[in-house]
Parts: sequence; C-alpha cells; structure tokens
Amino acid sequence: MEAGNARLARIAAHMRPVRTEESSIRREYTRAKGASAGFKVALLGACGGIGQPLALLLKLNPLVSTLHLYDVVNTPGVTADISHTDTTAVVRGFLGQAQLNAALEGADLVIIPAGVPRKPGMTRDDLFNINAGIVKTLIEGVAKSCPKAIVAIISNPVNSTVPIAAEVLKKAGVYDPKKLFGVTTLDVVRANTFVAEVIGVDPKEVNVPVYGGHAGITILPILSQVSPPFSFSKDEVEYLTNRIQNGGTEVVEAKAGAGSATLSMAYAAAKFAEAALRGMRGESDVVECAFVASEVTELPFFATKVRMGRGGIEEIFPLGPLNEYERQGLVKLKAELKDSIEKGINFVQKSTK
Ligand SMILES: NC(=O)C1=CN([C@@H]2O[C@H](COP(=O)(O)OP(=O)(O)OC[C@H]3O[C@@H](n4cnc5c(N)ncnc54)[C@H](O)[C@@H]3O)[C@@H](O)[C@H]2O)C=CC1
Ligand SMILES: O=C([O-])CC(=O)C(=O)O
Repeated sequence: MEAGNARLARIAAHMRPVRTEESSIRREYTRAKGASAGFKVALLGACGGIGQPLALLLKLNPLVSTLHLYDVVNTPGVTADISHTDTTAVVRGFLGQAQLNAALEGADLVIIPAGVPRKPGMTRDDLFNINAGIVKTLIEGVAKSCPKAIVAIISNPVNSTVPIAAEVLKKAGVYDPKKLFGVTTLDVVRANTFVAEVIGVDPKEVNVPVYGGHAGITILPILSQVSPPFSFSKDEVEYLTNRIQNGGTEVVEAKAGAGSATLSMAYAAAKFAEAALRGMRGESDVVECAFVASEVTELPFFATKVRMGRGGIEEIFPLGPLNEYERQGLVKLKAELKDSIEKGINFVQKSTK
C-alpha cells in the first residue's frame, strides 16, 4: 500500500501542467499510475480553434496514453482544464519555442493545426506567407526530437505545407514518406454528410472517397465510387461537387471574420488520429483518404485512399475507375495542385540557399 506522503508527492508531480525546468521535463516521461498503455501524441497549435476541441477529443481516446499540448500562448490554462477530465491519458502543456523539443520528444504521432485561419475573401494560399514559416519551424523540431513519429498536418494551405514538411525532413536526413500526411479527412466528412442528405440515409453508412488536394477544385469527390453505390443525376453531381469543394468557404463566410472550420475539423482530425493509432497498433483494415507522397499520378503528392499500419502508410490505392466528369476534374486540378506543391518545395529550398 502506498504511503500517504508518497501518494501526494506522486500526484503533485503530475499537477504542474507546464514544464519549465529540465528535471520536471524528464519526470514527464514517466506515465501516471493508472495511465493506459497507449501512444504519445503531441498536438502543436493546441490552444486554437481546432486545437482545443481536438485536444479534448484526443484526451477521450483510450489509444492515447500521453498527450502533449504545445502552443505559443495559453497552454497552462488549456492543459489544466483538459487534465481534469476523468479519462486515463496524461496531459502536459508546453509553452513557446523553448519548450518545443520537450513537447515532441518521444512522440509517436504529431498533429499540427498551428497557424492562421482564413477570413472571408481569402484563399487558403493567402495563408502561405505566415503558415509556411510556422510549419517549417515545427517540422524542424520534429526532425530533431521525434524523427520517427507519424506527422499529420492540418495547417493550410495543406497542398503546400505538406511538401514544405517533406523538404525540411529531407534536409535533416530523416524523411520517411510513409509517415507524412496532409489531413484531408474533413473533405470526406463533408462529402459523407452532404451525400447522405441527398440519398436520405444515415451519414455513418456513407463513404465518399475524395482525391487530389485540399483547396477549391483540387478537392475532387469521387461520387461514382460512393458506398453504398448510388446513381446521382447530373444536377446532383454538380451540386454535391461544388458544395464539397467549397465547404471550407461556406464556413468561413458563415463565421464572417471569426475564422474557419474548427469543430468539424477537430472531429475530422480526431477521426484521422484514431485511424493512425489503430494502424500503429497493428490493425490491418484501416483505410483513409489523405494527402501523401504518391506515385498514383505524375504529381509528387496526391490524396487518395491509403491503408495505414504500424509504420504509417502500408499501401496507396490506385484511383480506380473514374467517370468522364471526374476525369475532367482530375485534369483541371493537376495544374493548380502542381503549382502549390512546387511553391512549398521552393520555399524550403530557397530559404536554405
Ligand atoms: N486541413 C483542413 O482540413 C483544415 C485546416 N485548417 C487550418 O488549420 C489552421 C488552424 O486553424 P484554427 O485552429 O482555426 O486557427 P486558430 O488561429 O484558432 O489557432 C491556431 C493556433 O496556432 C497557434 N500558433 C500560431 N503560431 C504557432 C507556432 N509557431 N507554434 C505553435 N502554435 C502556433 C496559435 O497560437 C493558435 O492557438 C489554419 O491554418 C486553418 O486554415 C482549418 C480547417 C480545416
Ligand atoms: O476553408 C478553410 O480555410 C479551412 C479549411 O481548410 C476547411 O474548412 O476545409
């Protein structure tokens, strides 16, 4: 039986939500008694509109044993708050650049929603100037502190931030294309929702693959491959494709200057994280769409269905049969996606010359 004083000392050791000293950072890696045997997840940008609800959803996931919350503001409060939920994951907060490496050390999965969101009238590419530098710095931390982690990038423009991350990891000599993902799950979540409305079924029953990238016309829903199979009219295809491609803008406009999708994105990212963790645990049937390094088209990155396993991507599925409308969409999206990918690659290559 643990003595009273020892018990209180143990609890006190886990009460300081933000680590400021080396010794306390070290203590962090010992799991709290009662914590589940699961994975260590680091969330970068944890106090933002996406970060906070996503942190909560990750804290509820039994596959997560340790949750590190990193941001440049507000981590003490968010960490204290979330740490009171009665689930087993241990939560620790890290504040500011000086604590980035400690936040990342030993992470199995790193999820990145850090960066600025859109306001009405902006494209995702308009975020490039600010978010490219943020993602570059955070991935430099990953390269140094947890080079074997699976990395999931949410920060926009995803079509450029994923190539930025790849270049940074390459430069550090630790790039594993199987472990880098751009999170496009929200496009699938929206597609499932809107298609379910049209078909008149529970969205849980619906699965729409969404290919390409994550901006405007680069988002290509493959309605001909919907499960359960359904034959849409031409008008339904037009309506659904436009709504899915512009789902982000629909939210940006409705929020009228207060940001972009946060709650649905947190839900989508939690779904993606669950898939990644189930794959890492060795489950063999985990398939999600994601924007990854790919040879499915002539572009170096492309979103299609991928099977996730212990080491990240285990299989990238081919496009499968497309109808004429989808083939035309694919041709149109490639030019824009190619430019966005090159912009990301050039950003890192120029900044290191
Ligand atoms: N992939 C997708 O489907 C989606 C992507 N997004 C993108 O996610 C990003 C975040 O969106 P929100 O959470 O709504 O924004 P937000 O502004 O509410 O939160 C961003 C957080 O990042 C933090 N941050 C800024 N610089 C940082 C740095 N250097 N290191 C660590 N943290 C830093 C901020 O302090 C803030 O807490 C945006 O770029 C947005 O466009 C949003 C919705 C969907
Ligand atoms: O539209 C935005 O700026 C945020 C985003 O990526 C989305 O909601 O799909």
